[in-house]
Amino acid sequence: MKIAVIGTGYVGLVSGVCFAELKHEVICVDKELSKISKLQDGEIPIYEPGLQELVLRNAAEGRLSFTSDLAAAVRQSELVILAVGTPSLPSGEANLAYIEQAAREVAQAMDGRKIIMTKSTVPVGTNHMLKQVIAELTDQPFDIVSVPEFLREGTAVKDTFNPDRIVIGSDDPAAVQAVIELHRQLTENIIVTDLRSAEMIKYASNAFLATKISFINEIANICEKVGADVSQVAAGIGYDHRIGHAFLRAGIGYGGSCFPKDTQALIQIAGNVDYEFKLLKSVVDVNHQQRFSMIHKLEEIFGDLKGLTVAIWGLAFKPNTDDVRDAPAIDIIRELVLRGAAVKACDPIAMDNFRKVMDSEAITWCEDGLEAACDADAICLLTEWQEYCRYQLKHLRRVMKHPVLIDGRNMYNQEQLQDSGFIYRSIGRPSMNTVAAIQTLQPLV
Ligand SMILES: NC(=O)c1ccc[n+]([C@@H]2O[C@H](COP(=O)([O-])OP(=O)(O)OC[C@H]3O[C@@H](n4cnc5c(N)ncnc54)[C@H](O)[C@@H]3O)[C@@H](O)[C@H]2O)c1
Ligand SMILES: O=c1ccn([C@@H]2O[C@H](COP(=O)(O)OP(=O)(O)O[C@H]3O[C@H](CO)[C@@H](O)[C@H](O)[C@H]3O)[C@@H](O)[C@H]2O)c(=O)[nH]1
Repeated sequence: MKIAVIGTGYVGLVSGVCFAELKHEVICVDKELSKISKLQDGEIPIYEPGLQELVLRNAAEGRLSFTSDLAAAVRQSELVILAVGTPSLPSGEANLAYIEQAAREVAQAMDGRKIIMTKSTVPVGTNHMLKQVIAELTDQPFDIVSVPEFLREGTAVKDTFNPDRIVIGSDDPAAVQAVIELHRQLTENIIVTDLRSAEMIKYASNAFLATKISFINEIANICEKVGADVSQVAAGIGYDHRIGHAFLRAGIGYGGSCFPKDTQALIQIAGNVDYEFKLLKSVVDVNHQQRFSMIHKLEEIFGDLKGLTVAIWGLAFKPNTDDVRDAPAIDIIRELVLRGAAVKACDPIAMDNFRKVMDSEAITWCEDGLEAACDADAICLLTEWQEYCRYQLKHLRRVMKHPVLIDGRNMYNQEQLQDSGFIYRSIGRPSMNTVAAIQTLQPLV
């Protein structure tokens, strides 16, 4: 099949590569010329393990190409995938300007029957709205199919080639059949629904996963007060197959380009039909507060944070990505700077992106965790990059002003802490938290 993919973000690029790998002829389109020229030179504008190799191979074998000419790409394709961004508006609602504009451009370019497949995450009713927008601009026949995307950043290639399920929402049986054929090699678990249900499945999935995270974070906060250990609790409840182990890692809450925006959007979708989604509102609120638990833990040790130097380990919203969209690090660093602390920040790959979002004289950018820790009063571990777990605390202690580690991702274990002399706090694991007030710290050797 000949396929045009509009938008070369995570979703567009990875699904384009996937269909090329399945021997279809794919042309990826973006309006950002710099992205297209990078891709034409074999450079990948995002960090995603395994992606570059696949792009290079499929491009070399002639099944994958890149262009900024949307009209030409649409004309030569039978299927057009919409994978442009749907970011949040200040109200929390999804901004549909990009997808509407892309749909208009597709309509104006159409020269024959097309299947238009929406992969962007869009509020319920959007595909019906796009249908009207397109129908007003062209007499050519077309079908709209909603195929929401469930990939995770950092494991996007693996997720795309091994999906748990494919959801296909459409009112048109012929288009459904064509899209089933397209995905058949990936999984047999294909669920066909109407358009609105497919749109809702995507939001409900993300909202449910976000709820699991806020739930376990609240359990963690209670564990700290009652002396239980949240990692043992998560393991214990996870063995119940109705609950499962996934998404029960307590920490500083969820971030990224999806959960924060999609939970807000679902609250708005409900609000627009006069339904107050109380549970999801609490999930969002708990998640916001959880980020600041790092600040409270520092305050419990130091009191006032003014004049402290805090090393920040990790800026990306999770490991194996350079994406910093709505990363907890943004709120935490802003709060530290506001309270008069100096920050020494590092991340293996996300530092350049982070500097575009936030720069300040109070932040020193460091090569690695060791450089950030030098002369710092405390380390805050915000992203669970494996390399942050490999430091010998005994050695680290010697370069720091005070040996304090606030582990926002529960990476360190008892063995690593043994005899380290560190004041250690984690999330919901009181038995691991070695507690001391700063006045009791001994001068370092
Ligand atoms: N990032 C993820 O992990 C993920 C996973 C599942 C679903 N989604 C959803 O998929 C959608 C895309 O997200 P993303 O993170 O892949 O995208 P992104 O925001 O990183 O990139 C979107 C791209 O679309 C391009 N674009 C916008 N309008 C265009 C137009 N008219 N013509 C050509 N190109 C245009 C932009 O220049 C940009 O490069 C969103 O709705 C998102 O919620 C994202
Ligand atoms: O037990 C957990 C699991 C995750 N997180 C955090 O949750 C956020 C999201 O993580 P993850 O879901 O792995 O990353 P995303 O790439 O944002 O993927 C989510 O959002 C995508 C966009 O909609 C969906 O396609 C995916 O299915 C969905 O998992 C990150 O900040 C994680 O640190 C936790 O705090 N605890």
